[in-house]
Amino acid sequence: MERQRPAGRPPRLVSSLGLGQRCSEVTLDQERGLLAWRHPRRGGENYFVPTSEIIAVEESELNKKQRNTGKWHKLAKPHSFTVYYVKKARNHRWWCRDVTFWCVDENLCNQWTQALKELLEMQKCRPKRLLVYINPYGGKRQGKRIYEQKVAPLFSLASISTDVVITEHANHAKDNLFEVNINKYDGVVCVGGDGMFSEVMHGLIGRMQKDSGIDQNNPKAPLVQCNIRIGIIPAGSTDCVCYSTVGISDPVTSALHIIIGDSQPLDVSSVHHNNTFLKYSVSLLGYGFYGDILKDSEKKRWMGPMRYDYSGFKTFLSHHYYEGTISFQPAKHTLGSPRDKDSCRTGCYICKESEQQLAEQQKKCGLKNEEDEEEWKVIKGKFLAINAVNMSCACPRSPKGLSPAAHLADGSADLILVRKCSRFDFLRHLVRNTNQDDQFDFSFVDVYRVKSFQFTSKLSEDNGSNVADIGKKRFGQFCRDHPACCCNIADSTWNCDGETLDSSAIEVRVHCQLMKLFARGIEENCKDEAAYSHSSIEHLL
Ligand SMILES: Nc1ncnc2c1ncn2[C@@H]1O[C@H](COP(=O)(O)OP(=O)(O)OP(=O)(O)O)[C@@H](O)[C@H]1O
Repeated sequence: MERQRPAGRPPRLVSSLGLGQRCSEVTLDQERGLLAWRHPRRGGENYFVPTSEIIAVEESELNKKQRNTGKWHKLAKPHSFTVYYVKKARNHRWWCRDVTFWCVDENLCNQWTQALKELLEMQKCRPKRLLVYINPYGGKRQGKRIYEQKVAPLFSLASISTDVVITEHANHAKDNLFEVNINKYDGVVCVGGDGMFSEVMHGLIGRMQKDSGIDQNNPKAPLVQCNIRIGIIPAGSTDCVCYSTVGISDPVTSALHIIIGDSQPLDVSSVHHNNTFLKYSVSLLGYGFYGDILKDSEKKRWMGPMRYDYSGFKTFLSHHYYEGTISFQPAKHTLGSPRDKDSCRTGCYICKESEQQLAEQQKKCGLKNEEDEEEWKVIKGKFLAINAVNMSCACPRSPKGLSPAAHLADGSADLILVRKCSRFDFLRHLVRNTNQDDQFDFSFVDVYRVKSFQFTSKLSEDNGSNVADIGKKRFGQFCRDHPACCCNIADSTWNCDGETLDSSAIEVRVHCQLMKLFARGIEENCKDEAAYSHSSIEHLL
């Protein structure tokens, strides 16, 4: 974040200002970008706020009560200003808090507001104009209310102007993004769930490729990075992308990340079939278990968010496995591994290093197109689930996610293969996705970090033949003779970030840091922050 000192301004502003009915020493260290004060009550507790986390500064009116009490009432009319700032609470939740300082000297008051406003002006990463899409039917149909009551007032406080589109049908936002004058905006915000985010992402990435003349149907085309950031205001039944990139699904927290102009690059996987573009994915590509849940739950949309529990239970009981071949290229450029104990956190060095490594590798390979000649591993088998995740896929039910050590921006996906096993063992694996135990520590689970992969089901391998006939011929008799057999003569469906894909044979490639979000990844826990705050303030005062 840019933090240059305004020309001619002192590096430190230290004044004794009124806070409530008492006096507090307030310091603005412009070089370090830190506002600090000591609370006159609460045991003289120190407060500090990085100027990058100040939302707004306003000249303010003191209320009568404040003016008529304490020693200040004897003095001339006091002048005051209010600072709105980010207050970090537990579990990655952010609040907007404010503090009002006052003094009798009008010049001093002006000096403070001017200095703070100039510092805010210099935060060039902050958006000034946003395009907002609201899905009024997402989740519990609260998108519009959430935006109007919780988000719009914060945007207006931060002087952000908005153009708001309330979507009228599916793909409204996506189609609109191909038409609007996108250069007018510093970012696009979607209010809804993962489906709505996916729609906006497809619109933006698609628009970028179209404007640059890139053919999305070519699976090997180097895609153009999308520099317009997307902000997610969670208001859906599943808000996994928001949870995995911010650490919480909370509209106010997300709005504050947008206002202060956070930026988090994100890997995106492109999915193709026979040189035809199908979809992009940023979270989960799941075949077998998660594909079957989605397919079943789509028929029960009337049940609302509960449909996922119902279909999950039903799919678990059906215990279907699918035969197929998966081939993949290991991601050798990244330093991490899916079995690492450390997770991807704000400013992750593995993501930074991996991006550099990948860029160097691509430079070296250059036009030789050596990527194709790189090693491919091939695995044939019977799978209950094949999951490829570009991020941890954490959510409130699975706080560490399907792959806890997956990185947001290292140019790789974690490929998790759950082979045929008993129902009981599969249940043990699923339960470990929700607790602290290692979900990969089973003989029937393999996990690989990959940069591309392909999958063909046993049925679709038999090209040109009638798939249903082959299925019947190959498995029908056996299944009739053995009713307990759970092999499925039909294909499963791919679940691509909550949407079904039309083809089971797919080709997937990870594009490193193809897009950016208004987020900063998940921060280290608050205990560490508190310690940091304390030492910083001691140093400063
Ligand atoms: N006005 C609209 N009417 C109908 N569908 C819409 C509308 N606007 C957006 N959509 C579609 O609704 C889908 C689901 O939206 P969203 O992700 O916001 O809600 P959700 O309840 O979390 O979704 P899901 O039901 O997939 O879990 C998106 O794929 C989006 O394309």
